[in-house]
Amino acid sequence: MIEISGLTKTYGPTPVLDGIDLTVGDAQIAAVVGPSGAGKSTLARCINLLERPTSGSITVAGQDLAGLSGGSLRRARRQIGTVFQSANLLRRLTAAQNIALPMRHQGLRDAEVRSRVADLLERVGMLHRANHYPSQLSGGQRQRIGIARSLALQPSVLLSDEATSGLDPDATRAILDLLTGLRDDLGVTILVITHEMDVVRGIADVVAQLDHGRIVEQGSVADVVRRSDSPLSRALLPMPAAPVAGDLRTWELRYTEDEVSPAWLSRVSRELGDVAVLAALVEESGGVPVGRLTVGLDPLLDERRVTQVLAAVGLAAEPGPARVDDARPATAGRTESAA
Ligand SMILES: Nc1ncnc2c1ncn2[C@@H]1O[C@H](COP(=O)(O)OP(=O)(O)OP(=O)(O)O)[C@@H](O)[C@H]1O
Repeated sequence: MIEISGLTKTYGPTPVLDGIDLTVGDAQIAAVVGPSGAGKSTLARCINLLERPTSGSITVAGQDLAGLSGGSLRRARRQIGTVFQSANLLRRLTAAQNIALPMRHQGLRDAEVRSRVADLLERVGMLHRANHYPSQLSGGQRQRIGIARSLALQPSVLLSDEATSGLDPDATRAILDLLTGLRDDLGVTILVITHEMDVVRGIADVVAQLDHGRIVEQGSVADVVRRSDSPLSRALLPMPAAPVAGDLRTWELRYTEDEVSPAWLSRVSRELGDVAVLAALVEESGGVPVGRLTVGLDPLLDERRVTQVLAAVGLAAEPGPARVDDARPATAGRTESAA
C-alpha cells in the first residue's frame, strides 16, 4: 500500500509538487496522468526515494519513508521496484545476469540467486532468452527483463515510469498483462506513470490527474468514466466524432450498460421528439462498458427538461459544442451499441 499525504517538493522557489494526497491500496494499480511538466516523474522519484520530499509523508507498507536514513532507508528502498522508459540494462551482462545483479549486491547465495532468476525469467516469459545480451533483445523484451530485475528483491510496490512508451501495441500488451499478473498473482501494488490513456483504460484500478503539481481529479477508473462532466473522463473515453453545424442542437450522452434503460430511444423520442443519433461507441474501462453517443435534438427544447428526461433513462447528458449539419432522425435500429 502507498499512502501519500500533503506531499510537496520544491526546487528553488517553485513547487513542482504541491500538497499531493494519494492512496493506492494493496494489490491495486494506480495510474498517474498529466501533461508534460506536471510533476509525474518527480512524484515517482519521491516515492522511490531518489528525491527527498520538501514536506509531507509517504508511507509504503506501513513505513513512513520521509524520516528514514542509513540502513533503514536502504531496507525501505528494497520494498520499491522501479521500471523506467528505458530498461537501462548493462550491455555486457546477459539477461539472466542483469536480473541477478541486485541479488548479488544483496549478497544472496548462488543457489538462491539461480532459482529466483529462473522464476523471474519464467514470469516475464523470457526463459528462452536468459543468455541473450541486451543488444540481442527487442525493446519490449528488454523492458520485460527490466521488470524482472526490478522484482529481484521481491518489492511490495512497483513504480512504472512510462514503461510502455515507444513500444508497439503487442509489446505494450505483453507488459500490461505482466503488470496485471503481478497485481493479481503476487499482490504487488503498482503505480504507473503514463501519458497513454489506453494504458489507463487497460489496467488501472484508480487514476489521478496531475496538473501543475496538484491532483486536479482522481477516483476509481469505474467511477471516473461514469462522470459526464469530467475532463479526465473525456480524456479516457473521448466522444466519438460527429458532424457539426446545422439546425439541430447536439447533446453528448454517456451511459454504463448497467444503468441505461434498454428502451431508452423510444422513451426519449416520446418525450422530446425526434432523436438523431450522429455517432455511437462502446468501450470498456475499469471493467465497465461505457457507451458514448452524440445525438441531435430540437434546438428549442428546454435544457433542463432534456437533461431530466435523459437522466430518467440512465443517460448522463451535456450540451454538445456545436450544431448539427444535415442530420436525419434515427430509428432505434441505428443505436445497436446502446440498446
Ligand atoms: N532536478 C530538478 N531541478 C529543477 N527543476 C526540476 C527538476 N526536476 C524536475 N524539475 C521541474 O519540475 C517540473 C516537473 O517535472 P517532471 O519531470 O516531474 O514532469 P513530468 O510530468 O514527469 O513531465 P514529462 O511528462 O515531460 O516527463 C518541470 O517543470 C521540471 O522542469
